[in-house]
Amino acid sequence: MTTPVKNRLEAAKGMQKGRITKYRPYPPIELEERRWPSQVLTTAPIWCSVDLRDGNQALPTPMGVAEKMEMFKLLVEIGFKEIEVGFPSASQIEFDFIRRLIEEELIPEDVTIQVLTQAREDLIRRTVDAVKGAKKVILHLYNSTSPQQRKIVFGLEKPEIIGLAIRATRLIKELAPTLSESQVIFEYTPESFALTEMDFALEISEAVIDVWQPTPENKMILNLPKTVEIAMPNVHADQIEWICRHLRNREAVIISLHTHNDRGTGVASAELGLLAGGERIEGTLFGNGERTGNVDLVTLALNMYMEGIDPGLDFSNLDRIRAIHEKCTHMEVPVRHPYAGDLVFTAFSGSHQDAIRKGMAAQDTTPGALWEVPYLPIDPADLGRTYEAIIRINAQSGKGGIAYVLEQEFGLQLPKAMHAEFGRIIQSLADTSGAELSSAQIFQAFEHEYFQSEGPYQLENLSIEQSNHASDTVSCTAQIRVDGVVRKVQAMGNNPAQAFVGALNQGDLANCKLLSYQAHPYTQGSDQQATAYVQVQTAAGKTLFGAALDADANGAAAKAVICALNRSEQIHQHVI
Ligand SMILES: CC(=O)SCCNC(=O)CCNC(=O)[C@H](O)C(C)(C)COP(=O)(O)OP(=O)(O)OC[C@H]1O[C@@H](n2cnc3c(N)ncnc32)[C@H](O)[C@@H]1OP(=O)(O)O
Ligand SMILES: CC(C)C(=O)C(=O)O
Repeated sequence: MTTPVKNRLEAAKGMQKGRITKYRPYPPIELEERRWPSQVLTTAPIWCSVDLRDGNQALPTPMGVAEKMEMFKLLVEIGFKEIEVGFPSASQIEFDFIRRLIEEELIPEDVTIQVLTQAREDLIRRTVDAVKGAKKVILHLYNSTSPQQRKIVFGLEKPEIIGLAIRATRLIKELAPTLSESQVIFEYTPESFALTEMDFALEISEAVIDVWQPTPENKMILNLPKTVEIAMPNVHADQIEWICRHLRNREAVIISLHTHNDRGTGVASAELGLLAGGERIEGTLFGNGERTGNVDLVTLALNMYMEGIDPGLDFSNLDRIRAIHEKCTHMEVPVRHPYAGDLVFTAFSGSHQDAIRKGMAAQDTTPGALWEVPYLPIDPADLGRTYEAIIRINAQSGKGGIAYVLEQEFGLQLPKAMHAEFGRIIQSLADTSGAELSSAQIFQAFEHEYFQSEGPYQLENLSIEQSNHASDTVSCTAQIRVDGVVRKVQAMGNNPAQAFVGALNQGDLANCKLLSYQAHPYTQGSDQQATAYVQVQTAAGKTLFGAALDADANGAAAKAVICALNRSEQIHQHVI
């Protein structure tokens, strides 16, 4: 670190307080009756991925040729038709990669590659050399135009900066015909546009346009970047609308946006910029790029999709896209990153889980039916993400979410009234562990509490048959062991559970009341079984559930009653 920089950093002592003089607000753009606030997006813009250039130049270890190749293929698969493949004059890797793309004919017919160059003769010539043989190419020229950069970086006045841009454009225009096999499109970026005075940004852009002479049939691209994000998204929209309103020959120019994310509003700036007249967007997957990154094209495209606009980009397998991105860039997508983060389709809290569970159950599954699940603005399945991870359990979770996990992952359909009882058991487990509980842990807790419950009651033998007298009645004969003594009991009932409870009561073994009974088939691998749930009121007035698994519904019903009785004998302060 140089001494002046070091001294300055050492002198800096935290944030200024009170009247802030170190920074100033961005002056508002004078724009009468701005129109963008009442515009509505109805179509997707032209997308241009700059992952292989702006994204790549920001990586601690830039991608090698193999990684760039893998990323290029991914971008093509997703559906990008314009891809900035590099900065050919920057390094041999950049140059070689572009040559391989062209020489090995790896660029699909409908994809246009784009290359970036500074306004310097040697770099422009090298850039043109790099793309010889490409069928369609965007030659992208940039120079910074902001007062700060004019003064600090170039030490040049406005006319000299315009001269720099004009000379470079002339050179590109002169060299373009040497790309005889290529359709050449020209792009000019007044870099740091958002920090440039609007009248100067207009002046230099028009000077470049005058040299290139685009037509409505043969447009050039004017890219207006928010190179560094210094103001709110509405200011950016004003800037874009201002330029669109004032630009001569507007119909011969495609207005492109290129927002960065320094204030965390790169996506918002791009969205408002589109309302204001932007027609094309440059950005990267998951917002990789300089400092806080470029605008995230995944978010931008899926935001549109969520509002019913086909983005023309396919993120149906977002996990795979993310994995390739992470492999090539060595960057991680944070767990809360929109659409792609590990946790973005997961609810831990009780009320969210409850609403999601109900929403999922009520969701119309007809293809194309309106998506209406609370707390899930988009169907995770559209992005190839599974439902399994939607509800995860910790101490903030509720009974609905717990029941959802048991049903979705283990096929157990607990009666609604039972959710609260088992919910309390899990709540207490989560409180004790202080951590998230896996679905396997929840299932184990259920098995332990119900299927494996032990106590004084044991079923030795059971026979339940349809009654000869009435079709809706069953007759139950059972042998029960209570505290080591075996008793044979018998009774009739409307269902197996009721007949079994009747038999126990007649034998004076329980004196309980059956409040509810429910059963469903239960499949484990190739094994077909049945699960039953009963709610019982004991002689002592306790109300509680029992559940059991058995080869058939009759056995499951009787065992569920036994389970409830055994549980009533245990001390379950948190349950009963
Ligand atoms: C906002 C953006 O993302 S812009 C894209 C930025 N990307 C990159 O820079 C990645 C690739 N860059 C590189 O590999 C190198 O910087 C190169 C090959 C382009 C140039 O390398 P070098 O000439 O060795 O060094 P360097 O970048 O420091 O050059 C700075 C010089 O270029 C000038 N310069 C900077 N940008 C431009 C421009 N767009 N047009 C013309 N000149 C420029 C500076 O004023 C400075 O001039 P000076 O030497 O007279 O002071
Ligand atoms: C070169 C330009 C487009 C750029 O990367 C920026 O302004 O951020």
